[in-house]
Amino acid sequence: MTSQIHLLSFPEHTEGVHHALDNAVRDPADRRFRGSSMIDYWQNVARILERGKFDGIFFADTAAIYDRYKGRPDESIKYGLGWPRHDIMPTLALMAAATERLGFAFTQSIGGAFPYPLMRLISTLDFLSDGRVGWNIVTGNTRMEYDAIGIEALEHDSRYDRADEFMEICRALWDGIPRDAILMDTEGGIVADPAKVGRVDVEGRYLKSRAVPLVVPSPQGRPVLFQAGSSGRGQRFALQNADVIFAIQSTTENMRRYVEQLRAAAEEQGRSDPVRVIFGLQIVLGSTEAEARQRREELLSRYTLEASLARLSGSLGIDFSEIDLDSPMEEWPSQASQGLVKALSSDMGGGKRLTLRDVAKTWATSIGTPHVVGTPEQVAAEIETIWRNTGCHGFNLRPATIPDSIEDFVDNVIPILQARGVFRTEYEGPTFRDNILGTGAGA
Ligand SMILES: Cc1cc2nc3c(=O)[nH]c(=O)nc-3n(C[C@H](O)[C@H](O)[C@H](O)COP(=O)(O)O)c2cc1C
Repeated sequence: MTSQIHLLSFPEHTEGVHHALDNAVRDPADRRFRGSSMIDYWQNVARILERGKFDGIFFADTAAIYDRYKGRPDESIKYGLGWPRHDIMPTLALMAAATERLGFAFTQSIGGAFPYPLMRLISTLDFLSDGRVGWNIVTGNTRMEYDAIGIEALEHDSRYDRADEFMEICRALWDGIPRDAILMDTEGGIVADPAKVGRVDVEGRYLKSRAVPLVVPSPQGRPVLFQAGSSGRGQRFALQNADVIFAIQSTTENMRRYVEQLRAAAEEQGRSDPVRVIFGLQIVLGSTEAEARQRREELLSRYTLEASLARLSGSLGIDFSEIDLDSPMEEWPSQASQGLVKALSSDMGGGKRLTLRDVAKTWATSIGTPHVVGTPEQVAAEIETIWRNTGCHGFNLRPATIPDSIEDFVDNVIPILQARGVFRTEYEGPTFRDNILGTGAGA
């Protein structure tokens, strides 16, 4: 556990019936899909988060539509289940232009991608933002993602084998231009020393690259790396590559066990870097506890069973239209996310085993993250308690509605966390790495 809690905000950049909360289509104040007014909308969100000294903002992503439910995309289109979903990168650049310290973590699948062009894009964004980018590496778990680009999907573990090769090429690209290679000698007209610029030469089973890196590294050298794979193979990959591991666990006890298990695995694997885990939490605030509970009930009343099942089917790669809703959630085999299936089918506390119907509701209302509901004092106290009891690095906080829930948290919960001495009052440094890893000069 670090001496400070690290916080990311976790909104969606889709209409977002990811769950009943954060549902843009029902919220007239939401402008996520209102053309160019989106720019001002997201820049405002970024400024609010920076005012609250958040480490950063985090965006999940899936690079194609969900079509598992009933074997068709219709429900995803009808309810806006991660559809439409624009590429977040241009929006991130606009948010970076409106801020100076906030970090930007985003998900980019490597499923159908090649390292050289993808790294060119991500590293350019990192360079332009002076080192404020984080990349959540996902290996691509929806079949549609592969159908859309016309290639065969690899099976679960092979995707991680390919990902190992992908990362080897990325590292060679990031390390290929050391700082002292850039000369910028104005008198001699010399830009860089070719002897110091590395060459990439990787020939793997799945990927090859022979190249010279094109993008000068940002002040943080390489983006902060996130990973969320939680199967055995996924964890091994995460421990080899990620600076920060993102996980969803339903109870404090499950979170504690998860961190403990991951630390043991890290030791076995010989990882020297600390294991930093951030857990998803769903926040619902009110000025009294009763008001917060009522707000939660109001938000939950938006829940639609069919929408949730369709989204869950897409995320887990299982067609839930064919399964009895009152059967207990089991560890059904999943090519998409074994880790998530395991988390959702595990004990939710008190020895309770959830049915598929229960899981659909849990998913709709929080994607399996615990709800933290109450006054700012109660929410701050609970966040601190979870942090202390689990040994986690911090949290990825889901807002209920955007931007008002984010602003409410920044104005009312952050000052309490700061007064308790568990959250920064100033950024530790200029880069995302400085802040989220706590390696900045002010740390
Ligand atoms: C908390 C969490 C968040 C995830 N977010 C995404 C995401 O935004 N996009 C995506 O394609 N996959 C996402 N995944 C899927 C994982 O990256 C991974 O591909 C999937 O879980 C399969 O690996 P596993 O069986 O090792 O868990 C997420 C998984 C977890 C546990």
